Amino acid sequence: SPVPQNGIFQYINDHQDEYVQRLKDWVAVESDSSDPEKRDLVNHMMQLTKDFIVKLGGKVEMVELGEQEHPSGKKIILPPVILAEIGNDPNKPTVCFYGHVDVQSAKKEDGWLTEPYTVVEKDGNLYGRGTSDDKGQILALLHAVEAVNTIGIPVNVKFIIEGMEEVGSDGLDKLVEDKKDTFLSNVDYIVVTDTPWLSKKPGITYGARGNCYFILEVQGARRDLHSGGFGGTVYEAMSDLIYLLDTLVDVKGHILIPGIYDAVAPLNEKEIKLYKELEFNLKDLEADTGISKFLHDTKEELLLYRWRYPSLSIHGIEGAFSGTGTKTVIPAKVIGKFSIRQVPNMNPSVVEKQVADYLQSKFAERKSPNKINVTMVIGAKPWLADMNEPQYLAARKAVKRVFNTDADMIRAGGTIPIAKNFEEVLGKSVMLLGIGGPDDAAHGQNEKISKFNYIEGTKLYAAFLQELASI
Ligand SMILES: NCC(=O)N[C@@H](Cc1c[nH]cn1)C(=O)O
Ligand SMILES: [Zn+2]
Ligand SMILES: [Zn+2]
Repeated sequence: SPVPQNGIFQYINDHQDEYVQRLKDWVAVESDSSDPEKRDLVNHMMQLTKDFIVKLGGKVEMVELGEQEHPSGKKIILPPVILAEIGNDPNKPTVCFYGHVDVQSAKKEDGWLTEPYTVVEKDGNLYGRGTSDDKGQILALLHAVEAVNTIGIPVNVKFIIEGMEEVGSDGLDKLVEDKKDTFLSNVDYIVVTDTPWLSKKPGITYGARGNCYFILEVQGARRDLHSGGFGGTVYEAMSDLIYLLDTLVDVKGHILIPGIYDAVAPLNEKEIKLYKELEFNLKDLEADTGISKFLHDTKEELLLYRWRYPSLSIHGIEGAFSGTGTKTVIPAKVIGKFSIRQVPNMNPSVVEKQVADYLQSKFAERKSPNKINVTMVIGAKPWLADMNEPQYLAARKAVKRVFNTDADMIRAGGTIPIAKNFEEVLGKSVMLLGIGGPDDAAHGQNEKISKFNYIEGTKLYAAFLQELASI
């Protein structure tokens, strides 16, 4: 039913149960984009999202992107991307929101306390895969649009919602390029709804690191071997791989690949001053993660290394024996996975060559007869914006209105693969306005969003739409 402008927050409060139920329905769909076997579920998730936007009165197009070459070599159809709009008044500004409804993988046996795809409400939190990254944030936005629309939408709203973000947004860069003179031609602002805050205080994000993801294959024998029969007589693929992975980064997190820091933008005093003013406590991070000592001792240093220096992480080894028990095998082929988060002004194609050259030279030094193959499967660019653009002002006003505090202006250590493309192709201001909490455990076990963030975050998006109309 129609409500007056100052009643929108009340409208949101009154619909909380419905919002939680919808999050339960969405989380129940195991839309893991990394697994080709789950592709139908990602497609189903796209359909659910479309249906809801249609219910809100939106005009929706599902754009097919063609095929994806999966790192396994398999060819699979990419999920469609949703392009949608609500409102089309040439006298109003147009904001385009971007987010995703695919998720990272999750299994109960990874160490979840509850079933990952069943939302469980406990102690003011909603637990489940995707509650924070990013289904909960997308739903908060859609519910905000629904609430605001009860008195008329104050700005034109567009949406780009995809199902491949967690694996590098395959095909989306081409879509943005293709649509720049049509669907995206009248967009004034781009807002990404997919980030956590730095603390309990709301944060507005003006930068994100890029990511170059590598697959390093080592092929030894034609088949797995008995370690009794062959141990001591063969060059083992697993030993080669562990040796190579160990040449990448030292114990202090310093990347050992020559030239990797060459392009990193120099640090200036202003930046450190900005970081000093942020609300962030190492003790909270220790309590949340169970880590007793970080690589850096002060808040400023930790943020510098999270946001504006590159980092290298080793993620896993495919093909290695990893089950329970004591299998005595020499794996024939193993695949190491690692990625380098990049910062301005690093360039993925330069990083790709630096990594490949370095690994080939280290392997040559080792004189193993095994074969290696290095492939970069994701090359997402870093992004950094001007936080004084008008939409940032609207977001600050919205934060003040909803939370009665000033927003922290923050950067993200993670990656929004498409963020830099939006800026480069459209030449428009990009902002990340997320509502995740600092301890939501995105990508990890027991991911959650607090009910406070979910509901007050809905109000934040509603207030932002109104503030944007008046700047
Ligand atoms: N919520 C943003 C996010 O988690 N993005 C992923 C994107 C990515 C980068 N490389 C592979 N996927 C992230 O890990 O930062
Ligand atoms: Zn995300
Ligand atoms: Zn994610």
